[in-house]
Amino acid sequence: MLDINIEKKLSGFTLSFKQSVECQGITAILGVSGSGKSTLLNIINGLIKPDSGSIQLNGKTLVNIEQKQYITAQQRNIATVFQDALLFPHFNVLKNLRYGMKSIMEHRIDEIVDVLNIRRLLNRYPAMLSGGEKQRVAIGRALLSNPQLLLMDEPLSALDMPRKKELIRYIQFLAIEMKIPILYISHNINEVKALAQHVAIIDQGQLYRFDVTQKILEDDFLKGWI
Ligand SMILES: Nc1ncnc2c1ncn2[C@@H]1O[C@H](COP(=O)(O)OP(=O)(O)OP(=O)(O)O)[C@@H](O)[C@H]1O
Repeated sequence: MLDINIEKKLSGFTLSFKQSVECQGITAILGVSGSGKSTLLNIINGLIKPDSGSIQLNGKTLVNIEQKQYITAQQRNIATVFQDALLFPHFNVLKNLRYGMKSIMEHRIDEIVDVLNIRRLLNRYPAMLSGGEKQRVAIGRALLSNPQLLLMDEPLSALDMPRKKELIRYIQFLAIEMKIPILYISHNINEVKALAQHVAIIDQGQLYRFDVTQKILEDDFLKGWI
C-alpha cells in the first residue's frame, strides 16, 4: 500500500493530496497540464520534499515532515521513468542497463532484455536508438534497480502511435506478468483506459476523485477530454 497525505506550496500553486493506493497493477494519475502530477510524482520518489504530511510505502515511512523523518531518493527503492529517456550518452545500452543495477538482479538481466526486446541494441549508444528503443532501455534500467514501485511520468508522450501501442504492451506485461506495481502519470485518457485499473484525477493541485477506471471514465469531469 502507498499511503500519501502531503501538501506542497510552490509559487502561486498548492498541491494537496491524500489517498491510499494499493501497490498492485497500474494506477494512473490523470490531470491536465499544470495540475500537479509531476510534482506529486517527484514527492513520492524523493526528488521534492513536501512542506507537510507523510508518505508510507508498504508500511515503511518514506517521509514524515512532522516527525522529521526523510528517506532520500536513492534509498527509497522506487524507480522513475521520465517523459524523455535519461540515458548516459557515453555508455552503450548494456552499460546503461547495468548502471545502478542491484546485484540480486544479475540473474534477471537476460530475462528483462528479452521482455523489452532490446538484445540487438546492447552494443549501441543512445544516439543510435529511436525514441521507443530509448524508452525501453530506460524501463529496463529502472527494472534492474529491483524497485518496489515503478513511477512513470508520461513515458509515451514523445512517441508516435505505433511506438505507443508497442510500449503499452510492455508496460502491461511488467504489471501483470512481472507483478511490478506502477504509478502511471498521464493526461491522455486513451493511455489510461488501456493501462490502468485505478485512476486518481488531480485538478489544480487537489485530488478530485479516485476510483476504478471504468467508473472514472463515466465522470462528467472528463467529457471535454474525449
Ligand atoms: N519548481 C517550481 N517552482 C515554482 N512552481 C513550480 C515548480 N515546479 C512546478 N511548478 C508549478 O506547479 C504547477 C504544477 O506543475 P507540475 O509540473 O506538477 O504539473 P503537471 O500536471 O505535471 O504538468 P505537465 O502535464 O504539463 O507536466 C504548475 O503551475 C507549475 O508551474
